[in-house]
Amino acid sequence: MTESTIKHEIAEEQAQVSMLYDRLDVLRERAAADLKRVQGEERLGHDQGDSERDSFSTLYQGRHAQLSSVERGLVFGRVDNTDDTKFHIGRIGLFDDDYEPVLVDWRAPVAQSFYRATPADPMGVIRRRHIRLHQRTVVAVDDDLLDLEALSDPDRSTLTGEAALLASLTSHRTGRMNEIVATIQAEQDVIIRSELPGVLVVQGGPGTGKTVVALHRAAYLLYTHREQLARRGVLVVGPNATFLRYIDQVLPSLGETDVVLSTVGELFPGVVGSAPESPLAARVKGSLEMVEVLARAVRDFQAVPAEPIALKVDNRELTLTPSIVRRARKRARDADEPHNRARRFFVKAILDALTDQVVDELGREFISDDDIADLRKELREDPVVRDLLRQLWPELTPQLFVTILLSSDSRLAAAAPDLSESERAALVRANDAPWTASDVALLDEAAELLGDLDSDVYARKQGAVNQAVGAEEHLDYIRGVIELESTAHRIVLMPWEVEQFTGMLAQWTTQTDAVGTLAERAAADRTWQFGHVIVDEAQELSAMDWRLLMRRVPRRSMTLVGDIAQTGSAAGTRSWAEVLDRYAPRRWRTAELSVNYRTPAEIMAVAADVLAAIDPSATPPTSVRDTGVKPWSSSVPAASFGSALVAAVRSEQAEVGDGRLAVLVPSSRYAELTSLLASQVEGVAFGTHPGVLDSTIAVLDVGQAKGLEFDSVLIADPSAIVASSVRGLSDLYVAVTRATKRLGVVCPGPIPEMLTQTVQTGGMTPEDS
Ligand SMILES: Nc1ncnc2c1ncn2[C@@H]1O[C@H](COP(=O)(O)OP(=O)(O)OP(=O)(O)O)[C@@H](O)[C@H]1O
Repeated sequence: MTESTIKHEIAEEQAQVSMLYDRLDVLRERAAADLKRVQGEERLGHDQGDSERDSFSTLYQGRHAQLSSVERGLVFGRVDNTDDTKFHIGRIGLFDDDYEPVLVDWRAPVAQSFYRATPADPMGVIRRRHIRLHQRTVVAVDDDLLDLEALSDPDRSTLTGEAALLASLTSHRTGRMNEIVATIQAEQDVIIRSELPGVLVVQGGPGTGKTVVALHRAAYLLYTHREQLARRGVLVVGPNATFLRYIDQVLPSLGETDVVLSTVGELFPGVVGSAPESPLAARVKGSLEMVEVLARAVRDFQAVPAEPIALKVDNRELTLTPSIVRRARKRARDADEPHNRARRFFVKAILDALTDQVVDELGREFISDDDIADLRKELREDPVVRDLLRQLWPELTPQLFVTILLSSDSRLAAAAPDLSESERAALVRANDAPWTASDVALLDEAAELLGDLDSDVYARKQGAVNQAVGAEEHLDYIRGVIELESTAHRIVLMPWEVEQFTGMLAQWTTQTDAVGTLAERAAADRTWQFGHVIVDEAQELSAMDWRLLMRRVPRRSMTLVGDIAQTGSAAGTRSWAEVLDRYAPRRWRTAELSVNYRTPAEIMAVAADVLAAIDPSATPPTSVRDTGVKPWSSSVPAASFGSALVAAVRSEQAEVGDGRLAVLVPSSRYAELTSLLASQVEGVAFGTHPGVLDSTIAVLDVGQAKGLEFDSVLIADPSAIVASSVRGLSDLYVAVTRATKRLGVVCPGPIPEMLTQTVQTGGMTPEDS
């Protein structure tokens, strides 16, 4: 393309882009004015008027926020079709005042050809144009020619290649994941737009875009199935808090906010399970054997005394024999309800037996039914009886139950006879120990076995009464809104607002006592059932984690993304079929991503050797680019390892300039190496520190680096990384594949065999060589 043609094309696109931004400004001003107007209206002091005002305020606020979130890169492409039609594609859809579309939303069905058309199957597209903007100015246009025959001669000279994708891949990392709407690739688009029902497993090697595709899928599903999903929400589960911070801008930048982001350790309301624990404890707690262990432990709380218990109630001598208690326990267990809910049958049977004793003592013929009822009440309220009932069949919260179980050798021995001594020993801990991620699935299982406390049931009943009253008020409210609509004085809805408005009305009618956003309500409710669940790094979930997660999505509408070769957790998943044949038989499908967009070919060659050591039959993904920069490694005597590492960090920092550097260290040497680097190098942040993504140098163990990426990665002591965990080779594979540009390895002693494709620099860093 000649320079003058480029100028001409850019000028043409600029005119279109400016028109679209002008339109955006107009709509934004309108939304702001509408918002101001409703907020300025006086509160009417009655429910109907005020809730109407509030819901319009929410509508305009949402609209304004959405219009503001799309400022960056509003429009990014153009499609020219063989039938002479063309359209621009952007982050949202825009219409002119005559409701003619001027910009097509990337999620709309018609936009599919922008992502999927290929020269082999052009889908009626002649040319796909990528438009690159700096703020509101067009800086480049890159064209893909898809149907050469259909393109008229003068247009041929205006074509360019895949510069948009490469420009995006080679830019400096910012510490946060970016959306990729402008450059979604065909194999990714098929996954993003896959149908909603059933379980979709996306298997793909490192850097193939699993995370970013999963997030775009969430945005696509919310756009396409808004009615269905807006009410129940979408849950995205990620491996750790740092990772959630890394991705948390992607969905808002796509205009979506009704998504709950959570680690597995946060899936039980009120608990944050993030304390470290041994791989053995994680493996034991994560195995399905715990289902039986917990069930047995609950039954062990339903006690029968060895000897008769003498009670003195109101100066009367009563006796609770083991057989009375055993019968009461059988009665309660036969009710087949969770422990706390079954307790009332136990209590009733014991009170019946004690009442009978008193009645027999007084002489049955002298006592009326009313007297018997009073007697029962007295017994029920007597502190001695209450205390005894508490001991024999205590009310238990999941937290209390798990705490008692894990801090008691004897309870564990009774409940888990099939575990070995060392496995049981790995579980025991102090009763004030902080929660770990694998405790959370135990708490959830316990909640199922225990059921609600009486106080929870009472609160729920109360809530239902309030809701019924509210529902009536809201029916009135909707009638009012519809009346207002028909007089058309105050409410003007644009076509694209209708769906949002309908969804909102539905929410108002069903959640009359709603407090907080959907995300807040869903996160606070253990029994919340999500419309769709996305799990990233899904290979890390244990069998018990899967059990918990499946309770949150009974419809089994899920997207699971992961890579079995990267499984680091001792309790992690080894096979998708093993998990899904159990929970979603015949309702799951797989898709594969095969191209690595992160790691250049030079680094991927090293990773391929590590992968071969894990699984000789596995195929590594193909890198989409090379950089000409070879990964390097240096072997130094153990005594000078610290100083060599510090020197390497400094030299890599100089190489990446404004970019991000990660130093990945073995978890067994984490404390030692973090304190060394903190004292010797400026600007480092560590592990779980919230600022770690914003620092220029992050020092992490491999678990903490899961899912993240950096311009340069320095691996410290790879042999210790391999030795630190049962899945040590997988950890090394994860470590090697975090880099977008440069990889260096510093070894105390010889360089491990599978890293010999690196350029060995002796005791020196590349700077010295
Ligand atoms: N179509 C695309 N256009 C631009 N960038 C892309 C595209 N697909 C993926 N990327 C980029 O490639 C990098 C890797 O993507 P992502 O983190 O989603 O991969 P992943 O498969 O989850 O990796 P891992 O399993 O190693 O954590 C990210 O920087 C992402 O933005």
